[in-house]
Amino acid sequence: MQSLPETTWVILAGGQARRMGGKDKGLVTLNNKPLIDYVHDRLTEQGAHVAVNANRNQETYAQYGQVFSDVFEGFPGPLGGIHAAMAQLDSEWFGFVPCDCPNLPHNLLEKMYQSISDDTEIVVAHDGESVQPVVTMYKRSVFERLENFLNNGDRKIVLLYNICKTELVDFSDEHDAFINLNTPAELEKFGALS
Ligand SMILES: Nc1nc2c(ncn2[C@@H]2O[C@H](COP(=O)(O)OP(=O)(O)OP(=O)(O)O)[C@@H](O)[C@H]2O)c(=O)[nH]1
Repeated sequence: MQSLPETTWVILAGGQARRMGGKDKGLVTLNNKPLIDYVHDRLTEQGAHVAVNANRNQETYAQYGQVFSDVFEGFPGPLGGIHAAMAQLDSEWFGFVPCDCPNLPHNLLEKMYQSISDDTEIVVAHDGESVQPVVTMYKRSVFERLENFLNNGDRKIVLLYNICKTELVDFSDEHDAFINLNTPAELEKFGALS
């Protein structure tokens, strides 16, 4: 890639957080700070332009960037937020991170951007054991295939990699960076350690 791609980084906060008792996970506090603050800080320290995908509490989320909700109905999972961004925001590339992942790599953007070549359409982090499908970048050109994919009832993100030119980015040296907090117990344990 010759120059940095024009990218909007979206914090995905649109889920139902059933394992967190249905609370709005981005606004749940970790050591007295909303979870989304950790993610927002980690992105902005790397120079990211940030937007937020949320389906409730939009006024509260507005302090972190432009807020937009899903347009695909019925809570289709994280792909709903990815689809919503591409449907509503004007950007050549989109980056996505979940709101419940407070320890993201300090060099996330640099490493993701470095892996982009001319024909790349999706970039996805790999922690050495598995792909992290919600720590990812999508090129605008993927939108139509993504919409067809959702319309066909497909929800498994990794299947999208078969139809889009996808690069995996190796973060195996930063395995703990992708810890995500889904339950009150996980939140409490992580809070006590950090
Ligand atoms: N826009 C949007 N984002 C979603 C949806 N479901 C999950 N996400 C986001 O995708 C990421 C991973 O979500 P999960 O932790 O698997 O789901 P969750 O709804 O947050 O939590 P659970 O209900 O406990 O599974 C989080 O950043 C969620 O906010 C959805 O239907 N729409």
